[in-house]
Amino acid sequence: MRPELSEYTPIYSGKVRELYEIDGEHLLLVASDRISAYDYVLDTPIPDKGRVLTAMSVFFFDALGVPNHLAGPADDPRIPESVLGRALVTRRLDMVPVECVARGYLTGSGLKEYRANGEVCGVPLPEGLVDGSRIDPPIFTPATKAAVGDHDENVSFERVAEDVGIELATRLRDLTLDVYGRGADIARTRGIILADTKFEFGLSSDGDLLLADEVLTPDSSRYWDGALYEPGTVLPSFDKQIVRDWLTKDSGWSTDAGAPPPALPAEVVERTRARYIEAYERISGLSFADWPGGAA
Ligand SMILES: CCOC(=O)Cn1cc(-c2ncnc(N)c2C#N)cn1
Repeated sequence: MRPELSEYTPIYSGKVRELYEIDGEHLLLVASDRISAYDYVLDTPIPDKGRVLTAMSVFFFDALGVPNHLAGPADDPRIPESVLGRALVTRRLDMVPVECVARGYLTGSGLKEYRANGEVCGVPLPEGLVDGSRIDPPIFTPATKAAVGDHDENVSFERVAEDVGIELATRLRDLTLDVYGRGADIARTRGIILADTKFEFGLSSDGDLLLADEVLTPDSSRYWDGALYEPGTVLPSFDKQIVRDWLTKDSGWSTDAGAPPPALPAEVVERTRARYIEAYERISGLSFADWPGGAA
């Protein structure tokens, strides 16, 4: 008999995920079906998004073999039925307050910084780069975690070293670049570009540095369709472009409307759900039908 979610104490709620305390040593990390676009959490959920992204994290935790915070399998008996498949039991860690970002392609806030001063987080880049240019080798571009609703602030490696010490900062950078590189290689062989990603790490009571949070999901990374890649062309998001295009081209809403986006039509919801499942099945080589939980 599985416990009810109400038996656990909620300790953190993000835009699309929640964290609960199971006991002194263990947490329950829950991914919702909520989707955000243009800094809004949309009213319409994407069925199974939470389960697909949870399955992606588990795939990468297993494939990358990096010491991490997982404390049980996807069907761990401590996981309530209501969130089975979109929740994971994790070890409670002392989280390192750094958003550990790796970039293998120049876009987003990195591109904005580059255009202003030719570097990202203090890392100089070659001249002449454009939106979507490859950054090879990938760079570590950390950020400080913003309050819910704000954007993280990009900071230099030196600032991270001031905050957490040079030894831990160096370990964070090396681990971030190593894990991103290997994850991006796995995805690339399946035709999907992981342009950039954000990791979070925590320290166990034994002082081990463990990979935590979600890993290489479309919510923590930019996923692009490798078949469409050309430097200099703005690449659509593999998972969110269907929603973005409907909102900005078909719904009558606009980002400067000053009002929240409208509800999504069923066809957009279903196509988006299918894109998440496609990304998971292509990258993992596994069938999402085999993943726990879902419609009874
Ligand atoms: C709602 C999802 O959580 C976050 O967004 C960031 N966050 C992670 C923790 C955390 N804290 C202790 N131990 C852990 N294993 C974790 C993890 N993961 C807290 N906030």
